[in-house]
Amino acid sequence: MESITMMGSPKSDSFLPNGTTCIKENKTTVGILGSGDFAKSLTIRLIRCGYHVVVGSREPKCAADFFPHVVDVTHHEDAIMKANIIFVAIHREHYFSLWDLKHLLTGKILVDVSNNMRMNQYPESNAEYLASLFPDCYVVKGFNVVSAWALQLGPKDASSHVYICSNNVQARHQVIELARQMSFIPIDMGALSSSREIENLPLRLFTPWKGPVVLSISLATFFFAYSFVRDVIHPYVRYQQSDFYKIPIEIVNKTLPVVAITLLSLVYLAGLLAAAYQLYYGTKYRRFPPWLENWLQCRKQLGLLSFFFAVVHVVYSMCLPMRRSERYLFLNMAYQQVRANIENSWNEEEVWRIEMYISFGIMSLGLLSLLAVTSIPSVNNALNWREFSFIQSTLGYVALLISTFHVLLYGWKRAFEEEYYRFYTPPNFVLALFLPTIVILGKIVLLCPCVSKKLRRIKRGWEKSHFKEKSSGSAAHVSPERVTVM
Ligand SMILES: NC(=O)C1=CN([C@@H]2O[C@H](COP(=O)(O)OP(=O)(O)OC[C@H]3O[C@@H](n4cnc5c(N)ncnc54)[C@H](OP(=O)(O)O)[C@@H]3O)[C@@H](O)[C@H]2O)C=CC1
Ligand SMILES: [Fe+3]
Repeated sequence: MESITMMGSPKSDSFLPNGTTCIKENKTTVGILGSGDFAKSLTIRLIRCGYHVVVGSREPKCAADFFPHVVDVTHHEDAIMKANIIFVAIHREHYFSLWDLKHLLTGKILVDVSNNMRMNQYPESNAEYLASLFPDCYVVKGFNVVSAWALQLGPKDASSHVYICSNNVQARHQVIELARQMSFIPIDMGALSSSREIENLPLRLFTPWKGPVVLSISLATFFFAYSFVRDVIHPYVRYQQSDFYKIPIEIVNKTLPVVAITLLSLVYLAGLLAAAYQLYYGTKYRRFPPWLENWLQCRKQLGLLSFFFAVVHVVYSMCLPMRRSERYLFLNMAYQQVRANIENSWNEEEVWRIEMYISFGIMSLGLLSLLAVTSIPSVNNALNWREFSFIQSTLGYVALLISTFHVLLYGWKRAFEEEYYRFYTPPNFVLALFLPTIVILGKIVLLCPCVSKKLRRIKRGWEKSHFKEKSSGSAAHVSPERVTVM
């Protein structure tokens, strides 16, 4: 690890506090048990923020070479006695080695920074295990989401969140304050029972993205296979026409917009179903079924994936004229025109259709970009609820509508008149229109005065059934986002 090489040099003044912003007058002593990568990086961060650090090691003489000279590197016993807040920077498997120091640790704040190799590796979290070993200490979980490398970089790079929890409120607040002094953004996670969740955080691998990514890949595979069979295999079998050259660009570029518009429709379909559910039960205080709840929660990811497919589709489309096949087809067409003695092949209807088609495509990409930008947390935070809902909901529907027209104009006539009847199977673009049409019709129904009035009353929570549900004890709080974004 790079942090080791940086730390591996002998004592040097470069480790001395270099910031002027967080230097403290009265130096508080913070203890660290262990002298590994994390301990070294943590030490640098602490001394830069004006703390005095005492490191407890099994071999202090050897360990001292790797720490700045202002750091007191000593035995575990000595380090524990000198500090009140002690970071346990050793792996869980070695916690037991501190057992003999139990009497010295009484009343101290032990900060558990450990991580595991796998999610839910042990029956109890590391912090809970530490607390069970030392019941007379105040165990606080925290800082495990920060890597040793990030600790060394300091706050210049980007302030990171640290999640902190403990059963002792005072101890928790002291560590939260310490995190703040170190230029982290502390998040109070309450009691120590949250430690399992905090320990699982660094082990997550794009968890909220899994479902949407799997769905996108499945949709892309399906539409690609469908187009391939319809546009390449079928003509080959039927007319011995070799269109295999279409695979890398044309077939891919037919797949991309269909996936993009289907994903965008799915974003809004979830909101429509949620509204239908609330209308049906006449209340917003009833939990959505788990599948709908999960679907609602991954709308952001679905929207961003839709944006991704749309952008790639635009790049592919812009590169279409570069192809050699396009040039040959163009020359052949020109030659046939000459042979047919057609001087002017201008087709007013065709020209208008393509102009509108491209214009709608650009507009929908613009709107999708706006939706994507406003989903960035810092931009999102700068908007109030109404502004956010206007962009994500109203403009989102406009984007869906314009994209639907874009797809419709593409396939208009050509697909219906030629391809559809030629192969007796709907081309990709007809399948692409299925979900957006349902969503747009659903939205129109919701905009009907009688339906929207009822929905507004439900959203305000003043429907009669709300009281019925509450008194029967089955009420469940529904976050406003779920009912508003549609
Ligand atoms: N490295 C990182 O980026 C991060 C690490 N963490 C957590 O920080 C903790 C330390 O990690 P890291 O510094 O990388 O690990 P290292 O292996 O680099 O260091 C662990 C330290 O524990 C001590 N130790 C080793 N064996 C024993 C033993 N048998 N008994 C007692 N002490 C022992 C050693 O210190 P000595 O020889 O001085 O006693 C050693 O330096 C872990 O719990 C890890 O999950 C959390 C977030 C990020
Ligand atoms: Fe397109």
